[in-house]
Amino acid sequence: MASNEIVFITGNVNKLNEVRMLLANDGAQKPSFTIRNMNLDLEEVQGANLEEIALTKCKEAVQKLPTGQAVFVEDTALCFDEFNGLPGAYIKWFVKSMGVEKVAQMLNGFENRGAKAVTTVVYADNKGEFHTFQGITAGTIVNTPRGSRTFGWDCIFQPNEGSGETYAEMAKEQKNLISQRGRAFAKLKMHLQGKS
Ligand SMILES: O=c1nc[nH]c2c1ncn2[C@H]1C[C@H](O)[C@@H](COP(=O)(O)OP(=O)(O)OP(=O)(O)O)O1
Ligand SMILES: [Mg+2]
Repeated sequence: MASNEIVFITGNVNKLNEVRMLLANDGAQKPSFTIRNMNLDLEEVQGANLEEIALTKCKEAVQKLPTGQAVFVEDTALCFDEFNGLPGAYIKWFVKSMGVEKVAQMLNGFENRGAKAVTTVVYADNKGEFHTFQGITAGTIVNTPRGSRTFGWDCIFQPNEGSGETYAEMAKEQKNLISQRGRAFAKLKMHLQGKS
């Protein structure tokens, strides 16, 4: 394996596509690195804070890979302000079991439909040291889904920055500019380029 190769462990192809765009070599990038995807089922601990969940995933990834292999994982949460941060990291299971319509309806009857999307990246470098980067985007959970249904809760999350569209209605480039993932991976990219 090439030494500049970094493994991204995820089973989510939509995440992978976004991350490939976000970490794309823009020409000025030194040192250059390439991303290789692996899909391992990593434990996502319950009841933990978002940093702990991502760190646990990354520690398990390190154990499953050859010594010295740089790797990163990310965990993404959707936190409703009215519910003090829940569903948070559990959003995956809410969307999977109830569907996005009902997830949006959970806030019916409440005035505060505010939410925060949070991506937490943990990167283990080739010395086995862990680095955590987080990106947060504030928005609103809309009443009725709008836009394509391809990616998780994109169709019910309307970021505050932007022109009133849900993530699912925006062009990918536009989402990446303001998304929690865009922000988290901008920090990882800076780190990899030695600027932080
Ligand atoms: O930008 C996003 N826009 C809409 N939906 C999103 C986004 N990012 C993650 N999601 C969904 C996927 C999953 O239902 C849950 C996060 O759970 P999370 O464990 O991080 O993702 P996952 O299990 O699909 O992939 P992985 O193998 O990397 O753990 O929110
Ligand atoms: Mg997961």
